[in-house]
Amino acid sequence: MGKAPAFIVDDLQNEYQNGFGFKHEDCEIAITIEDKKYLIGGSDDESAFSIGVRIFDKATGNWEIPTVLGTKPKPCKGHSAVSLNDGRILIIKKGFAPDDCIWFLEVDTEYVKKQKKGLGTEVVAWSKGVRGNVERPVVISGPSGVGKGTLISMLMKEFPSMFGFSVSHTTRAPRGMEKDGVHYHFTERSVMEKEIEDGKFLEFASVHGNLYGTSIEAVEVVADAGKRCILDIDVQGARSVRDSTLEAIFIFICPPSMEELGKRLRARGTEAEEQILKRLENAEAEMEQGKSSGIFDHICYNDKLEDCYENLKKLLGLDGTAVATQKLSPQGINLPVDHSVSRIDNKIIINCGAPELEKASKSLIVLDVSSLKGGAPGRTRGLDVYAVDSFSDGLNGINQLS
Ligand SMILES: Nc1nc2c(ncn2[C@@H]2O[C@H](COP(=O)(O)OP(=O)(O)O)[C@@H](O)[C@H]2O)c(=O)[nH]1
Ligand SMILES: Nc1ncnc2c1ncn2[C@@H]1O[C@H](COP(=O)(O)OP(=O)(O)O)[C@@H](O)[C@H]1O
Repeated sequence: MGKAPAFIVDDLQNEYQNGFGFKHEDCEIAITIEDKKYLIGGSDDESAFSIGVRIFDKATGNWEIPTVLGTKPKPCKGHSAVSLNDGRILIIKKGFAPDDCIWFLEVDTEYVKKQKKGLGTEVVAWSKGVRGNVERPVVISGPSGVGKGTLISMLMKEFPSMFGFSVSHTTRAPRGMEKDGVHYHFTERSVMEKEIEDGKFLEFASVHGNLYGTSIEAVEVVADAGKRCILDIDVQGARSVRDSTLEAIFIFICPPSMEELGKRLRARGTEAEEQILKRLENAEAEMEQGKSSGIFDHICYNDKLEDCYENLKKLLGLDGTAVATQKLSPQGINLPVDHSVSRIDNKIIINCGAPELEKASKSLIVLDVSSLKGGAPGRTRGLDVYAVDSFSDGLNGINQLS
């Protein structure tokens, strides 16, 4: 149980209708979900408000200061909040950049439930809302030397604007041609362990004696650029991603034989014999896991490189339709500083006009949250945003709750 926060307890008596909260600059917002009241807001200094979170448990009468996960929104001068009835609270920041005004505070999603169980504390998690969708990321696993890197390079070369590579962190030393920030983020173990502890990684694993991991940011920057993300990770990492909110397609690459795998590793000439033997030893277990764990959607044999590449392209829907399936880069959301918020089912109605302008056309922005994807600890995608003419679209009967 946390300490009671310093704010006017009277606020708690105010019921906000239908899970809505909207207040002006010097107040926190209270959102009630079942027997919990989430107080969102709070002042850090005079010019801006950090968006802190406190929870009042009505059943026990106790205050909780939750563990806050995910990347927090920057302080702002006020915000509106709407409960989405799915364990998420939508937060609309006022007076902020178009691409940084929609956030989700997850209070009871699957991810948050899992974290609560693991940490044994009350947990909430932030996730930034992003307009539009990107294609499912592609996870590629397989034993060292099977040809993952070669196949990924071929894809990136043939479809440079379609795919982006998730640059992992690793504690292993760079090989001759490898560049920091391009092939890997080469990192000190202590630094990486601290970042893992801070929740910055989607997954991590110890592989061949080194630490490897995919940061949440590594995947999200690729998606932000409107590209389909490719992850080259080991089987343990693939399992963690399977359990995460990232809806990926999982492909396991097999060698034609263990002898051939050894030949490829030795011909690559990047590892000392001791490392090669370790990789071959680990390959046995990886092959077993890859084939029988149920993690992978597809298994590809990399015997003849060209055949395997063609097969991979087919699995990814790239057999001649590549240009047609390319998606536009998701755009930011242009919301004005002054607005009020209401809701009809899965549509959040943002009234952008001053009262005297309310009759003007295009004064409403609709935020459609019916197809949200992803979420904490990464971004929440799938937001659809459009302006409507409040009269011609028959929305003039909206009940303004805030
Ligand atoms: N779990 C996890 N595995 C990774 C990550 N990055 C690379 N790996 C895996 O680590 C293993 C070793 O990679 P690397 O040192 O580049 O050697 P290579 O596979 O022989 O090219 C491979 O199985 C990679 O798929 C990561 O971010 N997470
Ligand atoms: N189908 C293949 N036949 C022969 N050699 C291959 C094939 N695929 C990849 N290679 C070679 O095998 C070596 C290991 O490939 P690489 O892509 O680095 O594997 P991984 O990333 O899985 O460790 C490289 O020298 C590469 O050129």
